[in-house]
Amino acid sequence: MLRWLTAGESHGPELIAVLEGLPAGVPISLEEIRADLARRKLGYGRGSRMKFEQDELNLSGGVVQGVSIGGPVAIRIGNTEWPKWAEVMSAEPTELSEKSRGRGAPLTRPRPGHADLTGMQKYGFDEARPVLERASARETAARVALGAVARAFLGELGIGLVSHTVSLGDIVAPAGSALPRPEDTAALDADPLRCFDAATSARMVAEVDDTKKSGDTIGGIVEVLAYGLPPGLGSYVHWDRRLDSRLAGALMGIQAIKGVEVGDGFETTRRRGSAAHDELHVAAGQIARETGRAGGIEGGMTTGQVLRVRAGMKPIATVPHALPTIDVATGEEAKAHHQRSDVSAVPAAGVVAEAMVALVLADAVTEKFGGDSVAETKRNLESYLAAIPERLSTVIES
Ligand SMILES: Cc1cc2nc3c(=O)[nH]c(=O)nc-3n(C[C@H](O)[C@H](O)[C@H](O)COP(=O)(O)O)c2cc1C
Ligand SMILES: C=C(O[C@@H]1CC(C(=O)O)=C[C@@H](OP(=O)(O)O)[C@H]1O)C(=O)O
Repeated sequence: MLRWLTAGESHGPELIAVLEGLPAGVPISLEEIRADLARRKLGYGRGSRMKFEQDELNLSGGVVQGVSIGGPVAIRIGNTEWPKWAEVMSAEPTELSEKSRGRGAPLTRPRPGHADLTGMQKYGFDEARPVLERASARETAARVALGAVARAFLGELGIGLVSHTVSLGDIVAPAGSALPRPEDTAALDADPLRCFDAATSARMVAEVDDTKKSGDTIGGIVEVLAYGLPPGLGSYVHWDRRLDSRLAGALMGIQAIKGVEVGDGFETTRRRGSAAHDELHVAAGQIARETGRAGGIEGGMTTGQVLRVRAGMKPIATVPHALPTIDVATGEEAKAHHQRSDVSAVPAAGVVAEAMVALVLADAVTEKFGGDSVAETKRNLESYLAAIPERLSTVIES
């Protein structure tokens, strides 16, 4: 079993992440974690903070000489903005000096669509600062760092992941487009929208420009694919052991994600059964399928096909052309507070979704195959696959 936790605020000193249950012997490269953190900052439409935020990475537990040793992996990511916020966000009671008073002014005009108002009600605050500090998706940097570690573990077992943007607003990559593979990641990261179809990407860039010009924000859909998964991760025997349920929970747990689809998802509901499933054939003496409509999951378990899940992100709540709200200090109608924000963070959401899928898959792998060292996990995986009788053996799509 893998467990993970994150802590820290958007303008606090640092984010903290802990991953417990990772077997020993996984090669962990700080450079690779840094590269993933840099990928999360990418994307046309992100706000000014992504230009100067440094994501200062420290690995302070669980890894020695580039290899995991079986203990909890502890990660710290420094927030570049901290010096400016040190008084306002101080853990100790601190009198605000003149220079911090503006920054520390109470935020009493909650943004519709963000956690501001309900957070104030729930936690007993009379302004939104303590709410937005933790609700902010700054926290996703910590998850991406954990996801990089999970991906290194999966990589040792021949499992690879990739994510891409499939739509922005109503601009959608053509149906039936080629699916990217893990080795396409660098090319995807070089695209302003992390979209695999160049013509669609160009239209998305224009859409971001138009949205920005009109003082608005925009959402979209990202897709994560995983290759090389053995059949049988997850289970049908209980709702909370289903892999689709665990993936959906992890993806819905990303800030601003409002919908998740597995495989063809809602499109499947519009088909007849004869055109909705992935028929079984024999190819080269093994059971194979010609379609991947189910997204590589049946009965809450991986089938050995490519795993394909999608997450839909709503438009950013901090709309520059600020939305009507109430000033909770006066009870008067007002405009929501706005300093700066992303116009769209859909490409970044893809990188975060990839990290969450990596963590869920790594957890499912440790659950099924165990192992205190990655060599042991690998042996257990190989002996499981070898024990599947030939007449039941399926192709693993890697
Ligand atoms: C990568 C990423 C970046 C985000 N950037 C912003 C932003 O700049 N401004 C904003 O208002 N919301 C942003 N959000 C969304 C908010 O964090 C989210 O709407 C808020 O926490 C409320 O949660 P909910 O939308 O799930 O209800 C971002 C989300 C993600 C995943
Ligand atoms: C800091 C990040 O994203 C932030 C997520 C976010 C929100 O409300 O979710 C609001 C913005 O924060 P700020 O107002 O400080 O610029 C984003 O920049 C990040 O992704 O690293």
